Amino acid sequence: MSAPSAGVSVEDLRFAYRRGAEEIFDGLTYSFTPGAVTALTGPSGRGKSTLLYVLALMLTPTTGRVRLGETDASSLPDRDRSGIRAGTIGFVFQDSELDPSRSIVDSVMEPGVYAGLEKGALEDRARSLLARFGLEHRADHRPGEISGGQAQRVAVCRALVNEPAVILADEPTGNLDPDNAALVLDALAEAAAEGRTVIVATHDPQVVSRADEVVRL
Ligand SMILES: Nc1ncnc2c1ncn2[C@@H]1O[C@H](COP(=O)(O)OP(=O)(O)OP(=O)(O)O)[C@@H](O)[C@H]1O
Repeated sequence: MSAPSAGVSVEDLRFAYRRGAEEIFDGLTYSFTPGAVTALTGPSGRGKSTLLYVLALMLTPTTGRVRLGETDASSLPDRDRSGIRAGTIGFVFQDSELDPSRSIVDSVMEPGVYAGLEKGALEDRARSLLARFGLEHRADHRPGEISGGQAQRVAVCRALVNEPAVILADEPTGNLDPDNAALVLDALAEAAAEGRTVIVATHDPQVVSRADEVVRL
C-alpha cells in the first residue's frame, strides 16, 4: 500500500479542451495540503471536474505543471503517468462509472489488482469497506442492480481500497441522503487524518463547511 506523499501542487496552470477554446484556470498556482480535506467549489462550468482530471494526470495541462511530491508529473510519458495514477491516486467519478459486467466487490478491488496487491487481503479490505458503507449485502451484485446512491458509495470504496496518498473526489455526496453523505465525509476526513491529500469538487454546503481548506474557482 502507498504511504502518504508530500502532496500535490499546480503551478501557472492553464488548460483548454481544444486548440483555440477558452482557457480554464488562468494560471492557477496552489499547493494542496497533505493531511487536509480541500473543497474545490465555485459556479458550474468553472473547471472543478477538469482540475481533478488534470491532478489525476488524465488530462495534460496546456501550460504549467502538476507536481506530485517532488515529481513534475505533467511532463512524464503516458505510461509513467498511468503508473503514478495506479499507485498514488484514488479517484471518485461524479457518475460512479462502474463496469456493468463486474460484481460490486470486483469493482472495488480493481484498483488494487492494477497496483499488484495480494488478492486475499485485497478482497478482505474491499468487503470491509463495503460493510462500512452499509453495502456488504450488495457485494456480489452487479452495478445495474444497485441504486445511484449505493453506486456512489461503491465508487468511494474503490477510491479508498489502495489506501492511496491522494484522493480526488468529484461531487461524492451528490446522490446521497444526509446520513450517507456524513459517512462519506467521515471516511474522507479519516483519510486526511492519516496524512493523505484529499481534494473534493463540490457544490454541497455540508462538504464545504467540513473541509479544512476551500479553493474557489
Ligand atoms: N470533454 C469536454 N470537452 C470540451 N469542453 C469541456 C469538456 N468537459 C468540460 N468542458 C467545458 O470545460 C469547462 C469546465 O467544465 P467542468 O466540468 O470542469 O466544470 P465544473 O466546475 O466541474 O462544472 P459543474 O459544477 O457543472 O460540474 C466548461 O465550460 C465545460 O463546458
